[in-house]
Amino acid sequence: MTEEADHPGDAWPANIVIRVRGPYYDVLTPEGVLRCVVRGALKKERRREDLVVVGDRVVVRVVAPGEGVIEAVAPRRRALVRRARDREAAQVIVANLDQLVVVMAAAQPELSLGMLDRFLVVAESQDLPTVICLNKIDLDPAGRARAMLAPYRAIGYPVVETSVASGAGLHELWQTIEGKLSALAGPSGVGKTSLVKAFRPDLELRIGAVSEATGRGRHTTTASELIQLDERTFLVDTPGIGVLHLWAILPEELDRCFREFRPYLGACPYRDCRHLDEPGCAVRAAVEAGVIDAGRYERYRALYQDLVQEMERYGRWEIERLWRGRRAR
Ligand SMILES: Nc1nc2c(ncn2[C@@H]2O[C@H](COP(=O)(O)OP(=O)(O)OP(=O)(O)O)[C@@H](O)[C@H]2O)c(=O)[nH]1
Ligand SMILES: [Zn+2]
Repeated sequence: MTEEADHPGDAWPANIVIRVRGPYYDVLTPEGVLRCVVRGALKKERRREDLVVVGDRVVVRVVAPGEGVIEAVAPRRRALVRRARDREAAQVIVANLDQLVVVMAAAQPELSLGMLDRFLVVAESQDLPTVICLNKIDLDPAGRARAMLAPYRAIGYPVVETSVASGAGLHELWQTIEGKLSALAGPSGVGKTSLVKAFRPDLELRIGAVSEATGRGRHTTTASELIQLDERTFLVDTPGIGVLHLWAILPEELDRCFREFRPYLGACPYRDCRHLDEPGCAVRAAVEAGVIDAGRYERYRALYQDLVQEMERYGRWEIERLWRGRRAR
């Protein structure tokens, strides 16, 4: 996430880009949806990929019934940004995202904390507030999965337990997302589509719809559509958000992405401590003292090795170049 500007508050345009289809942008305005193109001069100011994305707040001029021109794009309060390694530069996936909702199932499929941690790492790397939704609790009467999430609650991740089957927790989940633009992520089969349908039974759902907006190679999928739940509440599907190599996270950035490590990061004797086998490591001491969850720490180690392998495969220079590209924007 990048904070490009403070929330403009009342000055924030009400019009929001809800769909991107080739050169056309569907903009939700108080008067309805307008199919818009982008003013020519704007195209010169921005890179094509980042010109306008879903979630952008825009100023439009109506040119014909149902048709408009996007005249200006409000500064992005936050943007989910991908710096995929096979791309020229970082890419904005969705603008003005408020939070990530990671959906995991209590069973069918089995709760995988390794998978959950990958989603959380991506979210933390972008400073994106995150809520964990544990769905299908009807399949877990003994509360085994719920207990597995105790360490996550302890480090401040809100956990909402839901069952689309019984209706349990749906009201609480609604309160978490109401009035916000949330990205919905999670492994296949956990019930993401079912949750959306629970809130909007009338919707013809095409969650997972993505566009090859830039048409350049693999992994070019930006979000193409917001799902509108009510006037102020939107969801967006962000495909591949749990796939770490799409985000070009450096191994030495990983410790910050485990939020419970942060209080200890300055306290290791080695300034570049990776918290693996270095003597006197403050993070490991906290694990041994039972303050940091041992399972989370083990998964940190495994993910660290994954990132090192990634870096060897792609080369550090390449990743750093992506960073520079991003700063240059
Ligand atoms: N028992 C139970 N089954 C559920 C619940 N929520 C969803 N399901 C079922 O789980 C299966 C998968 O649900 P989907 O909503 O398609 O899951 P998804 O996360 O959208 O999956 P992808 O589209 O592959 O990403 C379906 O058969 C649902 O009926 C629940 O709370 N309890
Ligand atoms: Zn350390």
